[in-house]
Amino acid sequence: MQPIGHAPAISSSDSWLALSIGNSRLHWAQFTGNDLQHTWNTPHFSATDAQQCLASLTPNAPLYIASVVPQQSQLWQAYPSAHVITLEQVLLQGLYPTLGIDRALAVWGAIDTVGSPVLLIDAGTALTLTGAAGDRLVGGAILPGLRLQFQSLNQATAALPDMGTANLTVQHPLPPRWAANTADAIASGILYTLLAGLQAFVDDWWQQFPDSPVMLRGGDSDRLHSYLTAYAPALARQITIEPNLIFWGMRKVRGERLKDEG
Ligand SMILES: Nc1ncnc2c1ncn2[C@@H]1O[C@H](COP(=O)(O)OP(=O)(O)O)[C@@H](O)[C@H]1O
Ligand SMILES: CC(C)(COP(=O)(O)O)[C@@H](O)C(=O)NCCC(=O)O
Ligand SMILES: [K+]
Repeated sequence: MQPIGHAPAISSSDSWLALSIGNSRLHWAQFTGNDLQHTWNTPHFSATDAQQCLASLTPNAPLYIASVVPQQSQLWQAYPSAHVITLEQVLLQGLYPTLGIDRALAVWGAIDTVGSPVLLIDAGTALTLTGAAGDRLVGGAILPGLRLQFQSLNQATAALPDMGTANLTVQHPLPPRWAANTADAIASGILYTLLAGLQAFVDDWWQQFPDSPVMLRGGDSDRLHSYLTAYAPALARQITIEPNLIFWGMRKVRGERLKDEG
């Protein structure tokens, strides 16, 4: 087991850790003050592994946690300097109570990076769109993520294979739309529908907010961006990949908290 991934020893008194808990895995970052030093991902932890990990952390180094998986966050809350981020700490208007904290933080981080309005596409376990204008959430959408779409066909049918997404390479990013074998037919159905859907969402966003930046994050960002480049190159050029948006949101939460503490 990797203890806590590749976390370097925390030396500075201004060091802190950010942990974003997604449905597929854990996303970690180490900061010194406002400077991001290092990021890495790990699988979800068992209770025993998490305890071992916590014991290895420098005492009192703050651990900021943003989680959409309650069972996993419970494991890390045992750490005395854990600080679990809630929606109240995201200073945006119009957040609804069940909104995912990952979406709220990432869109807040996106505003911090490119301003507002902004549309965020998060290509993770679930694929989400989250739009904000001014300091207000406009709204968004949730659909199964890329890997989940392939997995669900395999799980709910007798004859469809588990293709994962590994065999969909960047060199040959899109299958023929009118496919003549099962693997291509699945890839065609999922990819052309997803790409057309994303294009429709972004076009609608631009009707409301012309020239708004569009940001992309999540484990499938690179793959999705390469598909988009093949499908709609002009659109792809206007979408910026920024893997660290949740961490920028967490950094803002920490900043506000330090301000409050004076
Ligand atoms: N090592 C990996 N483990 C899990 N998913 C991965 C990995 N590398 C890429 N992915 C892709 O990332 C997606 C999950 O995105 P990610 O942002 O890591 O998830 P979450 O934040 O929801 O836990 C999956 O659809 C999968 O295709
Ligand atoms: C939509 C999500 C499952 C995405 O999770 P992820 O893919 O990042 O693991 C998560 O943001 C969530 O549980 N949201 C709650 C519902 C909502 O945002 O409206
Ligand atoms: K997501």
